[in-house]
Amino acid sequence: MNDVVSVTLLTGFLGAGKTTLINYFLSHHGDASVAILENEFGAVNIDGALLRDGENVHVVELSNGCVCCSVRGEFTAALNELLDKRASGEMRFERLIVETTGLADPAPVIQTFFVQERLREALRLDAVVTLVDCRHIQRQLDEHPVAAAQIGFADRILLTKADLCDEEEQNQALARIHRINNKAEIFHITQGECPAALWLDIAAFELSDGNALSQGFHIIRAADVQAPRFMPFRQPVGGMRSWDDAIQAHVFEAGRLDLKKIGAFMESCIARYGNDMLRYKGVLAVDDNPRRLIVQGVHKVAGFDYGAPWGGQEPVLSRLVIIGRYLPLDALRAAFLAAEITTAMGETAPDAKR
Ligand SMILES: Nc1nc2c(ncn2[C@@H]2O[C@H](COP(=O)(O)OP(=O)(O)OP(=O)(O)O)[C@@H](O)[C@H]2O)c(=O)[nH]1
Repeated sequence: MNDVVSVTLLTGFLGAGKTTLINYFLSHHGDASVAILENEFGAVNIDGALLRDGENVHVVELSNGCVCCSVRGEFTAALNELLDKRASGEMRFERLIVETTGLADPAPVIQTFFVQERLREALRLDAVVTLVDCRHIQRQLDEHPVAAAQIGFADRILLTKADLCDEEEQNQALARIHRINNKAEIFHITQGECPAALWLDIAAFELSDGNALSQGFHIIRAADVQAPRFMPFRQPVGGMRSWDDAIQAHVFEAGRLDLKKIGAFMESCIARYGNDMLRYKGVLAVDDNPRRLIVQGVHKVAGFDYGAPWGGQEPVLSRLVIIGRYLPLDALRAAFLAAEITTAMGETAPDAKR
C-alpha cells in the first residue's frame, strides 16, 4: 500500500452531480480501495445512503454543517481518524475522496490539508475537481458567491446536465465559467459518466498553473479570452464566514406514504416554491412497494427513481431533506404528514416506525 494517500476534493454547488460521479466510479471499479468523506449541510445524511458499497469502500459521514466552517474541527478529526485506522490496518484504502457540501467554500477545506504536519505528510491533495450544473449555474452564480469560489479554485471542471440545456445555454454557461477560471480544463459529463483518469490521480493541484493535460476526451476549449484571474474571498474579521442565514436544511419525516398524495405534494411544492428550493433529496417508503423511492431535485428539475429494497431489520422511514430559503415550513410539514398512510382507525400504518 502506498504510504501517501491521494486526495481528491470534490466540490460543486448543491445538486451539481458529485454523488452521481462517485457512484459511477464505484460501479465501474468494483475493486476500488477508497475512503469517501461525505459532508452534508443538513443533520440527515442522505448521500451516504445513496452511495454504493464495496469491500474496500469506506464512507464516513460528516453531517450538520460545512467542513469549510461549522464542522471544520470535526473534519480535521475525521481525517486523523481515517489515517489512524489505515495505519492500524482496520481500514484499507489507497485514495480519499472528500465530497464537500454544495455550499462549501473550498479555500478553508484546502488549507486543512496543509495546516497539520501529520496531514501534510500523509495526504497529497491531487486536485480540486468542481462539478458545475450547466442548467442552474447562471442563477447560482448570481445568488451565491460561493458558487464562484468553487469554480475559481477548480483544477478541473466537470460540466454536468448539459443534456438539459440547448447550445446557447451551454455556451453562456461556459463563457461565464471561463471568466472566473480560465486555467482549468472543462469536460462535459452526463449522469456521472466520466473515465476515472479524468478526475482521479491527475496531479493537477500542485501543477495547476500552466500544466494543461489533454486526454483526448471531449474537451471544450473556450475562447482564449483575457479574463481577470479569480481572487479568493477574504475571511471577515472576527471568525469564519457562515452561509446566508436564510438557507437552511429542513428534514421531513413520516412513515409509509401514499404515492398519489406524496406525488401531488411534491408537484405543488416544486411548482410553488421551486425557486427557493435549492436542493432536495429524499428516501421514501410508498404504498406497499418493497423498494425505496428516491427523490432528487434542484429548483424545478426533479427526478424520482426506485432504489434498493428496504432491509428486513431497518425501520421503514420516509425522509425528505429540503435545503431552501423562505419556505412556509409548518404548512409544508403538515402537507407532508398528510400524505402518510393511515389505518381505518386513523393511526399511521403499522410499519411506520418513527
Ligand atoms: N439530467 C442530468 N441529471 C444529472 C446529471 N448528473 C446528475 N444528475 C442528477 O442531478 C441530481 C443531483 O445529483 P447528485 O449527484 O446527488 O448531486 P450532488 O452534487 O451530490 O448534490 P448535493 O450533495 O446535494 O450537493 C440527481 O437527480 C442526479 O441524477 C446529468 O448530467 N444530467
